[in-house]
Amino acid sequence: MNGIVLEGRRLGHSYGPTRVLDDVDVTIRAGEIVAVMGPSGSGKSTLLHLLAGLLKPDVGEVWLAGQRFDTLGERKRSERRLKELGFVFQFGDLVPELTVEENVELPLRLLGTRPAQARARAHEMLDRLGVVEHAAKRLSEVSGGQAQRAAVARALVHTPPVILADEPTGSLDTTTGELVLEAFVDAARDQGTAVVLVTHELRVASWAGRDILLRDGRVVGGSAAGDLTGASAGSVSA
Ligand SMILES: Nc1ncnc2c1ncn2[C@@H]1O[C@H](COP(=O)(O)OP(=O)(O)OP(=O)(O)O)[C@@H](O)[C@H]1O
Repeated sequence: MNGIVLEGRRLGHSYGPTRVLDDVDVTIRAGEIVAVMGPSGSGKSTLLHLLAGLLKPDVGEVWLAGQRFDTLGERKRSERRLKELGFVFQFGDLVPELTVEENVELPLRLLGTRPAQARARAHEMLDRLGVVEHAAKRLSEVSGGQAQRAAVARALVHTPPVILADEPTGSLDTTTGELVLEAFVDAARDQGTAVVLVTHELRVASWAGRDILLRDGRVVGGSAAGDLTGASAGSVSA
């Protein structure tokens, strides 16, 4: 349960001449929730995109489930991304032409789940996140916060071993934000899902077992490792 599922080793990345990440090491284990914190522009989203295989590091390596990930070709990387990762990105990558439920069931359909089963599972997740009554609406007909919860439902629907979430509660009030955080905690505890969560908010980070603090593209601190599958589970939901 507590093996390493995702690792960034000595990661470095530049946009043009500007170095935005430098010598960053991260190790993510099954069943833990890790908050990535730091000032605006410190490289949090870039780190998440590197770990997701959506950006290639200029320097360093990404390992997913014990296998090198960043050097795979686009097709292999997409396949592994679909099966092994769930995403919630800041600038939602849901498909606007599809309904909420079609968006949420998409990973399952791509993985070959039968339509009725995929729909039932999508509704289960939408219900958990308090948006099932909007399931049949097009994405363009729901609010930003409702779309964000649909994105969280889609990230969790196929129970991937790792979730990468960039400000997943950014458009939500405290109560709906807690529905999202509770869904992550449940996935970590019940399925051993690892959740890497970028956030500005201490209140949100307090749900994580530990945090990684970035400043100017470097890791400058972080709390001691914790994990939500063990004795610490009760203390993080306070
Ligand atoms: N596509 C890009 N091209 C050029 N520069 C970029 C690009 N994306 C990000 N940057 C720059 O890289 C730096 C790190 O950006 P990043 O989005 O990773 O920071 P962040 O910590 O997630 O910020 P925020 O909290 O504001 O979302 C910033 O200075 C940003 O302006």
